[in-house]
Amino acid sequence: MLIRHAHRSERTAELTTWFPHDLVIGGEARAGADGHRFDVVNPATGQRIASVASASVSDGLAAVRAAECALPGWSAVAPRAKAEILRKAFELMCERAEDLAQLIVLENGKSLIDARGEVAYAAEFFRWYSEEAVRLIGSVQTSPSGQNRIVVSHHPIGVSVLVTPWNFPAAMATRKIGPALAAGCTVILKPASDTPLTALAIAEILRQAGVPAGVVNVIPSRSSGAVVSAMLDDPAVRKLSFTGSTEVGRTLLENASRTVVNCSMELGGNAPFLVFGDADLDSAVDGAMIAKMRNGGEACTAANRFYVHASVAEEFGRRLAERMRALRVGDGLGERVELGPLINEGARLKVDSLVAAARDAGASVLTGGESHSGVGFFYPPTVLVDVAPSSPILDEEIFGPVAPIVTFDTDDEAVELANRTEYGLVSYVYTSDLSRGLSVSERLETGMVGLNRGVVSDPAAPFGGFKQSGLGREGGHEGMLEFTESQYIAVNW
Ligand SMILES: O=CCCC(=O)O
Repeated sequence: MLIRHAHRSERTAELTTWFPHDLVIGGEARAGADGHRFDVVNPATGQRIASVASASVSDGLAAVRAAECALPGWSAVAPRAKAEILRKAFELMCERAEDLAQLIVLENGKSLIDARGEVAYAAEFFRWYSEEAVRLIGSVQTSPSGQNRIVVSHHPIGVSVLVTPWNFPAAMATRKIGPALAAGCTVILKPASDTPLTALAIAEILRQAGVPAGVVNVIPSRSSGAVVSAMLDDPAVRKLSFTGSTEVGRTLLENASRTVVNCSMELGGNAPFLVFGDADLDSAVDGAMIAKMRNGGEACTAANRFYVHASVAEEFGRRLAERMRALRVGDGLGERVELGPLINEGARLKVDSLVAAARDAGASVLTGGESHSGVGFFYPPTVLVDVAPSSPILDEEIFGPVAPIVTFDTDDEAVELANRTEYGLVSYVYTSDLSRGLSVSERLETGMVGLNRGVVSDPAAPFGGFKQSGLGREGGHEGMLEFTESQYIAVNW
């Protein structure tokens, strides 16, 4: 059921009031020590949709205490019992999928098509980690001297602080909560202040699924920096898992260094999308639309720079511009809308200034290129060609619906251009020669490669980057090991 004007406010209330709008600490909904609250706003209409409690430093520390108290009990729960709770959470998310998707659209602005995709992706993390919870497998080996055995086992790392972004308010939360709970850890989730409602809704689903009080604590806050920093200074906290910008990641790593907290960091990206002269152009354009436009371009995996062989660049640009021009832009809850607004005015100004700088340096616009004025933080789908190599749009994460195209002549040049960045999250490669595709992929300095494929995100795969795109991996078996410490016992056999 889409929200129509006549009953928009009733439907908004239905979507936003089945879970608390307060802090969730130790299984209780709390207003917060200093009573501060903040508004959550719909990016398409600018209207307030809810008011949420804002955690202070003392609330953050109370959440750490709650997680610390719950840790011995949760880590002792049998793997099968943990698995069943996570499985139940997956089922409840599936049952409420449409409500969750519309809630995401309300607070994030993305199209309902993207939001439905996100809910399915998010729920899969609970299913995957329900299956992993019973597979925390260690090892036994004979030492090289032959004199003893080396027995290795994995233990829950302990209280974990999870800091999540606004672009995937459900999936980035479940991608961290799923493996943490499967490994036996307790958590404090600090969702982005633009999108706290989805996190609170997921906490309610976890409660209904049987997660005991104190195992999952949620503290939305407008004082994120101070609250997270104080939690990291608390000796009970042993893990930080962060998804967000490289800039904020650097600050958190400095904070975490004070107590040597183990960190998993999923940071910024600047994904190159390489199209070789032998690529199937239909499939390259389909892949480009996904790699660029999934989540409206607001994804760390979004293709940021298109490097296209000179022999096919004109045709590729023409076809991509045609597809981008045809996208239906509007309120994410609108009928058949494919692209919603950006998250806020700051995001729109950033995209606008990157495009303006590229144009000033000589780029031509095939479609889009001008910011909409008026209500909602909309930016049109845009394709730029003849982008000068020095343009900031090729260095910075655009986080919006803009595709800058640059041409190349040789494979070596394509690889060199692709690797010319401090980031190393993901690359996309299109070629019909598998051997070329694999050898180019291996030369790309990124943690993930989409080879003839415009999406790499998969709960079963290790997601993460090289260079300044982060540390550690999320998803797959690796994602659960991030929430463990391994212990080795040298045994005289
Ligand atoms: O934006 C970061 C995460 C994107 C994804 O998991 O596909």
